[in-house]
Amino acid sequence: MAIATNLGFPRIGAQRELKRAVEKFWSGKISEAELHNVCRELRETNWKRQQQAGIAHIPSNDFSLYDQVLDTAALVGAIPRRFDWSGDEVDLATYFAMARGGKGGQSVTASTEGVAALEMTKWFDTNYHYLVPEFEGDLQFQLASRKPITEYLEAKALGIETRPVLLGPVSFLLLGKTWEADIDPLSLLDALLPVYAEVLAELAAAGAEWVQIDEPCLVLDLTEAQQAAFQRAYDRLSINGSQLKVVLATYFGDLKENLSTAVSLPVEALHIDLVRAPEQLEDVLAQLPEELSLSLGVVDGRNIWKNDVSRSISLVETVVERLGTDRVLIGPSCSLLHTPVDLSLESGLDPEVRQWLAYAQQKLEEINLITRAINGGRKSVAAELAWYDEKMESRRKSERVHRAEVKERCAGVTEEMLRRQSPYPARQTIQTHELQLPLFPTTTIGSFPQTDDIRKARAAFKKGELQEAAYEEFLKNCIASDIRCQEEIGLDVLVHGEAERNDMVEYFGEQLEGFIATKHGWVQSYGSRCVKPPVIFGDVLRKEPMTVKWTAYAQSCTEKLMKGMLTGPVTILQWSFVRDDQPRSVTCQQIGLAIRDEVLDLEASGIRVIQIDEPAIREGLPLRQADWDAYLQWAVDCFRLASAGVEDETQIHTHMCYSEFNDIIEAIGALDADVISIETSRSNMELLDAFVQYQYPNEIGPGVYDIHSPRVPTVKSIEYLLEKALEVLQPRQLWVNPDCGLKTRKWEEVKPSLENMVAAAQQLRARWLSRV
Ligand SMILES: Nc1nc2c(c(=O)[nH]1)N[C@@H](CNc1ccc(C(=O)N[C@@H](CCC(=O)N[C@@H](CCC(=O)N[C@@H](CCC(=O)O)C(=O)O)C(=O)O)C(=O)O)cc1)CN2
Ligand code: MET
Ligand SMILES: [Zn+2]
Repeated sequence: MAIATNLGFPRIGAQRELKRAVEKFWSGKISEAELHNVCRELRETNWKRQQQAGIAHIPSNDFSLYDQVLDTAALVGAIPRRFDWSGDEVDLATYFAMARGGKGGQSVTASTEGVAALEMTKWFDTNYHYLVPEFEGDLQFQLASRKPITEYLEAKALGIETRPVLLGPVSFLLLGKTWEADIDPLSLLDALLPVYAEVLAELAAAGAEWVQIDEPCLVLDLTEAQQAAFQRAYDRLSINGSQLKVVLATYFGDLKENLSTAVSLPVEALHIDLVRAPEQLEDVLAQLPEELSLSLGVVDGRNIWKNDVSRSISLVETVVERLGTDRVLIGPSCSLLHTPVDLSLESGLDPEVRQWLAYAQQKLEEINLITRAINGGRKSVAAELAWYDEKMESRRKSERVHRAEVKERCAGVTEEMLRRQSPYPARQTIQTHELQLPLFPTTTIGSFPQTDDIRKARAAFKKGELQEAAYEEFLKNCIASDIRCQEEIGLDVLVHGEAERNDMVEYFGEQLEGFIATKHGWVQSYGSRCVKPPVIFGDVLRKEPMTVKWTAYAQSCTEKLMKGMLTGPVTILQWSFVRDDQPRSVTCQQIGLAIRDEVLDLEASGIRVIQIDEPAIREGLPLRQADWDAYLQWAVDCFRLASAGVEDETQIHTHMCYSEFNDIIEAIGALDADVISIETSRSNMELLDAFVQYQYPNEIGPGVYDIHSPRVPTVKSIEYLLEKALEVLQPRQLWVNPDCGLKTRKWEEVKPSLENMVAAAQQLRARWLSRV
């Protein structure tokens, strides 16, 4: 019999119960015991959902209070010295301090009180962020948390047999960083393995039959030494032998040249992602040893589309013909962490689009259906199959999905449309003259604090409790007051503050045709923070201007330059649920055209500086380097399509944050934005090196203070960073701005910080004016 499996369920809860509970705990409103109760209830609900949906291999230890990589660091005692850990079981205060900095579980933020949090970075090519484990020189791994065992037993006590999930030892090390850049984290493998062996032994003793060990790094480009580390790790672990059966889970891509390593590991089953990389199936089947079972990831764990169940069944049938049913497991491509919880909550959604969607709960039902079809024959599920087939057909044929006018316009995109009228040096001369900006112009990245008042007003408006006119009046007041504040501070290029936006991507998704916004489509972004990606279901069309009203109003409030604020096509694509029936590049080009129209409308309304944010351009990089060039080519073209339609006089800005720029610096140059603002303050301007080596010719605003911290930067610290930047940049190249938008900060922090920033720019001007 084929086995219905799941690799992980979203932990935030259908109503974001986890977010609410954790934030209440941080602010001291509930106790640790109350927090644990909420978590226990969430786990129970999730396990029961899966049991009722007929999943045989139900994951446990997929729950996390903050992040599963942090949980793994806690599990093996990888706790940096600065957290002053006692060496016993990791307590909640230490755990949250590692996540958020400071000491203790109360409301502390990175680098405010005492110690800095672990660094946070993107989980592969997703919009989920994990905490980067730190391996210090004298680190002694030890079992420091019993979470996998406790949660396994917790489920067992409810009468539910689960398959505990662990992040594998090799991926764990590869995702972390060592105390010195040239120390290979894999040199710690031998010290780490005994702790894993201990966990496995304890799970076996507790009665677990299966465990799932995730090794997503097996889909990356690996060196021979890294491949060998997998061999060593799993040989060692099985020597420490227990009766446990291990399913080794890979996801997010193709095993390619790591396949021979993966199939040679002494495990019971191998999980492969057949949504992202269906083409690997033949090779896997050809190399699969007889003793290995295969877990087929056929239901998309990264997206919200209903599965083409008939097609999935056909695919599984071809595998069953070769392996028989007993060696087959059926599941999602990866953990369902990246999908929202339950579509049945979405009562208000457009019914045509809604019938094409599946959230995590519905995906469980799909896995169950495919498994029943395999075990009992298609006939046994004929009615259900017909229902799915009908939905597939409706999506394929829908006129809302396929729009001739959009396809025609895309076909008409020319090389010329991707090019500004004049090359940058000529534009710079014109813009200097037109815009009359001072040396070292000051600006901000776009958003000002999203206060409780703003969130409440928007919630009331969406619920229908606040009339549209009143809501607009409220937003105009926010804009006017943000502008007064910026004038008082003395900034040179102002912004309207983005008060009308819930999120920089969702906001555009709400307005473009071909997108729908959901009410309950929340997914975890990091810790307690969630995002609600809009769904791109069809060809994208801008029906009317999206931001012009607000920006023009903002410009009417001031004599100073007002910077229009847009999100770029690649970032909109990257942070949405994207249609899976055409290449991402095609969808991105359609968005590029929509943003191009918006840019031109802003320009026509008198806006002379326009910023097009692309923070997600690097995260979109394919996991395999061989695929980078193709991606960068279309990504850059889409940005240029969006931005290049303007006159030379109009200054185009872009913005990127939390990125390493070194390996994509040429592509950044190719964007040909007149000005780019980047996050650099935490790296002490080191990120600028890439720009210098590449001799980046356009203007740059390297962030001069960290917006993730509530700390107010001193004038001196900002001057120091700017002088540092001037060691490598031409004075005329340098802009002065924070690292990123200010929406997560409070006004009490923002105002003095920006005042200091402006003061630093003035000091600098006084020193440098005579020299340029
Ligand atoms: N899409 C996206 N991805 C991104 C980023 C980003 O900005 N956007 N930045 C990076 C990640 N950083 C992030 C930073 C902050 C948040 C964040 O603060 N999220 C908010 C939700 C933001 C939002 O959409 N807010 C909505 C809805 C807010 C809400 O929860 N409203 C209440 C009701 C309002 C009230 O009465 O207070 C509710 O629904 O219950 C709004 O403002 O309208 C949260 O988790 O709380 C998320 C990601 C990378 N990926
Ligand atoms: C994650 S990048 C954010 C850019 C946006 N304009 C803001 O200021 O919030
Ligand atoms: Zn940013």
